[in-house]
Amino acid sequence: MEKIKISAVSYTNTKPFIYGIQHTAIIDKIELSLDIPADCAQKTIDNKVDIGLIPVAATLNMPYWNIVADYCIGAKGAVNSVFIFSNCDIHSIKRLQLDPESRTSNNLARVLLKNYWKVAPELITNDPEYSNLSDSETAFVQIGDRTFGKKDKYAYAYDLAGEWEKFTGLPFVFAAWIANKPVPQTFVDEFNEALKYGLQHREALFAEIPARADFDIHDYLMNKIDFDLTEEKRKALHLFLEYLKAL
Ligand SMILES: C=C(O[C@@H]1C=C(C(=O)O)C=C[C@H]1O)C(=O)O
Repeated sequence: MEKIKISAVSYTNTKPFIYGIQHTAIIDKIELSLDIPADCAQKTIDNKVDIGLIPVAATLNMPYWNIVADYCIGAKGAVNSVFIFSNCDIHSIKRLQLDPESRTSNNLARVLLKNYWKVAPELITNDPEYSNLSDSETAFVQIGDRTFGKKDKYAYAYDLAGEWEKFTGLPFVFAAWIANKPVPQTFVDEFNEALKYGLQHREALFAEIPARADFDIHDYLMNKIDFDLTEEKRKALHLFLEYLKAL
């Protein structure tokens, strides 16, 4: 059988899934690449892979997409790795630099700015000065491991999953395992088992991840990232896509 090509996120948040894939027999049926989220999305859209752990916002650019797993990168309240970092209050921001590695969180920022905070700063894509806040009215979106330890370095750090929960009362889905073509159910079942195995063995995984003084990786992977794609998260996902379409 030809191997199923999969692109997964290269950040710490995905390590439990990778552990499960690498420690179960499914590894022999998969060709796995690890990419930044924007590239996971592009590879899945361009049919370079069959399944991607892709930012959910990218589904708006896909003629066919199908969620193939019961697990995701999500959060119930604060996630601790998706922020708007700023030196001023959100209502005073004039310019917002978007994160070139993100697709969902840039759009979550846009949804919240318009509908929750009701402000309209200029949005800047691919700013050469990205993440260097040289003036007090520019802020930036940032996701993933690059945010670790930064929360206390700025006057304001808005946790976007926390803000989404304040706005809607719902959890949030950042990325889901999405196929660009029908995938055999036997593979889907085995894939789900592999992901579950990884989640169940998070304690073993921690022995492989170097600890950091400025960030609690154990708390992050046990309590902040919420991996179950529940009915409530699916509801939140569809609500988010509706807000996105209306922007
Ligand atoms: C919680 C996170 O979720 C992510 C955010 C994504 C995005 O903004 O497009 C995509 C994949 C996830 O890795 C994170 O990266 O910190």
